Amino acid sequence: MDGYLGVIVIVAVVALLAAGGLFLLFRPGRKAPPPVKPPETPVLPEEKRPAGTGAEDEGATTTLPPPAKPAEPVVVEPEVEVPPPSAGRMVRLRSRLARSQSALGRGLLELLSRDRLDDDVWDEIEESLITADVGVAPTQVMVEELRTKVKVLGSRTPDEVRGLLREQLLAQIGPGLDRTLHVRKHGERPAVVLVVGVNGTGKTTTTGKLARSLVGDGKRVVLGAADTFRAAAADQLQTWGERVGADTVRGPEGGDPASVAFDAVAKGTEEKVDVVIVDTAGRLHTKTGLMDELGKVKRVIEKKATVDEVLLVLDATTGQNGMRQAQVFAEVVNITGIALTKLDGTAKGGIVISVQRELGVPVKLVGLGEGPDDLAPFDPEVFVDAILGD
Ligand SMILES: Nc1nc2c(ncn2[C@@H]2O[C@H](COP(=O)(O)OP(=O)(O)OP(=O)(O)O)[C@@H](O)[C@H]2O)c(=O)[nH]1
Repeated sequence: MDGYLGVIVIVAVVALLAAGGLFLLFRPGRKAPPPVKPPETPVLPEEKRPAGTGAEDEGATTTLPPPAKPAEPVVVEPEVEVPPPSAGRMVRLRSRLARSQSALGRGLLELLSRDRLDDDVWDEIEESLITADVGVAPTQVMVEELRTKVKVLGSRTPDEVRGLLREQLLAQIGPGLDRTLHVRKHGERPAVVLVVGVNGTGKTTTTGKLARSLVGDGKRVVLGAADTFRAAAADQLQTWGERVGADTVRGPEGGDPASVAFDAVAKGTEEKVDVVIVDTAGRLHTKTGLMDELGKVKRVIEKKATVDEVLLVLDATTGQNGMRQAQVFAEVVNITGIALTKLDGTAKGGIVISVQRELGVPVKLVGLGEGPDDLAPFDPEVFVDAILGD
């Protein structure tokens, strides 16, 4: 009996404990367990974040790495050259002139130094000057002046003869002519240089060399390839420009040159460069055709800017033939200066005198070689000294 009682007591105690436990577990007001925290968004290091994962992406739960992009082709920028300034170039290139022109100087000095200066000698002097393309009228003026001065002098030392000839040559070249290249900006607007001339005279190379020389003088330049007749001319010009960091505006082959010129001036104005140089086509098909073409180019440019220089490129080696072509250009457009190319390749330096006389404008630039920096502002004294030697 005692055994039964013990079991009953144990069962009652266990039941009481179980009831107490259940009460504690489900009593009213018990706090809910804390919410399970979601795992934190993995933070990518800055350089690994895909583009656009900034503040606008906050709240995103995952950040996937960007899909691998195809590798961009590497564009190699051409190296930009720093050309030398234009000042003093003719002195540097003097030896080229001396090589091509000194025969003329030596011949004249020898003739003028003779003891007896009879008519035959004067005829020879005249012939030397005409052969050197000085032109008939300037030659006659020079010979007359020399005859008078020699008479006054009587006997002549070599220095005196040299002095006389130097004075006469310089007088014919015109040391006082304004040879400044007008490339000064007009406020915000660039200066505009129009380059005209027959193809083959070195027009495109001269345009490229001029751009280099202006960049060498610290100016910013835009080129206009308005010679749309010859696609190679535009390529050539662009290459010249790229070498010195000047942009080239070009149009479709056979396109309207005036439209290219207009776009070049518009770009130059927009980019506030100093000078826009426009290379034109020089087709001498008919005079009216040329006049229409160059006239239109000029008119169109003048809607946006002023044409400050019209440079005529003339090949010094073509003599009288080149001069006739030059005259046609002078008749259709108002030329302001001459760029005389290939002066290193001819003994006929007298063309400087005759071309100025025939066209009534000064030689402003001379080409003295094929090198990129072989275009120089023309300096009459250096020229005459190169002819006469030291
Ligand atoms: N020796 C020398 N060569 C020059 C000079 N100016 C240009 N040349 C060269 O003459 C060559 C022929 O030039 P051009 O046939 O006139 O060709 P371009 O320069 O494209 O001229 P365009 O046909 O008028 O556009 C080129 O190799 C030039 O380098 C110069 O002053 N001296």
